[in-house]
Amino acid sequence: MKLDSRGLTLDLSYPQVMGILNVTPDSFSDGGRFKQIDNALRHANEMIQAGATIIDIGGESTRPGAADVSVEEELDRVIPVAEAIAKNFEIWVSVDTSKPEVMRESDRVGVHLINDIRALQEPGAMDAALETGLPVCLMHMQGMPRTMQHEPQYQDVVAEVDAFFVEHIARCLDAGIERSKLLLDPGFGFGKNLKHNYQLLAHLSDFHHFELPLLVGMSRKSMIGQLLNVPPEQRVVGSVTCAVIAAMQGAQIIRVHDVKETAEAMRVVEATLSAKG
Ligand SMILES: Nc1nc2[nH]c(SCC(=O)O)nc2c(=O)[nH]1
Repeated sequence: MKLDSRGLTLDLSYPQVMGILNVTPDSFSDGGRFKQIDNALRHANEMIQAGATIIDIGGESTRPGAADVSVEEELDRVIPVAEAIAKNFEIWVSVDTSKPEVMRESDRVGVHLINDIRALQEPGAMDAALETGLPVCLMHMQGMPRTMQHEPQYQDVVAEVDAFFVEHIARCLDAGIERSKLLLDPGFGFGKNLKHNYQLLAHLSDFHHFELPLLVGMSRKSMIGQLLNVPPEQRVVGSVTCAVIAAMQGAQIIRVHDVKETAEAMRVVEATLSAKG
């Protein structure tokens, strides 16, 4: 399996590491220190040297209770950084946004992938994504960031996430987006309690029936913090463990803060999976 964008090809026959670049003042684990372009470029370069093949730029903190970000503010945070990275590095750049304006501007400055935690459900997002022609990651979320962690309920979380993918893949195809441009993500921590998150992780391979790339993001999240009772910056071992469990089940893109550690673990996963024959 592979993914193409702007003349770049991502080989998905082995797990790819997506490095997180938060450009938000309140991002929960970077503390907003990466607001300036120079810091962002330095951090992006560190992650690329450490083995990241995609840099995911996010201008909206999705922590429960985080303030909404205006279109202007998100554009100001994201676009200069995305443009600088796309210009300075031969690397996949994704933008973590739900706003059509940010999608369009991202495309204009050379971004390769739209990563939308709201799966193109915001007004105008589907049209914008279609017009850019960029690959799009559709992530499952129950509710909205502000309220999603208030007692999330499911009859069967795996079945309900699967049904969500069926519904939103169909929406994208109906809108004219080619199926080969879609990626799927179960949205760990987005309207899920601890049990739901680990049911999704344990059954991750069930989603391969769509024959679309699976992107997962568990890095430093509460599904690790609630088990280990440590703050985000002390969740590296838990995060890498989640990455290995996902990649051993064939997840193709792993979205992480700790790129070096994860990239090393993916080498071990790769060696093991290829030894399986
Ligand atoms: N596709 C995708 N995008 C994301 N953006 C965030 S922001 C919250 C955090 O990094 O803790 N999480 C995810 C995720 O899990 N999947």
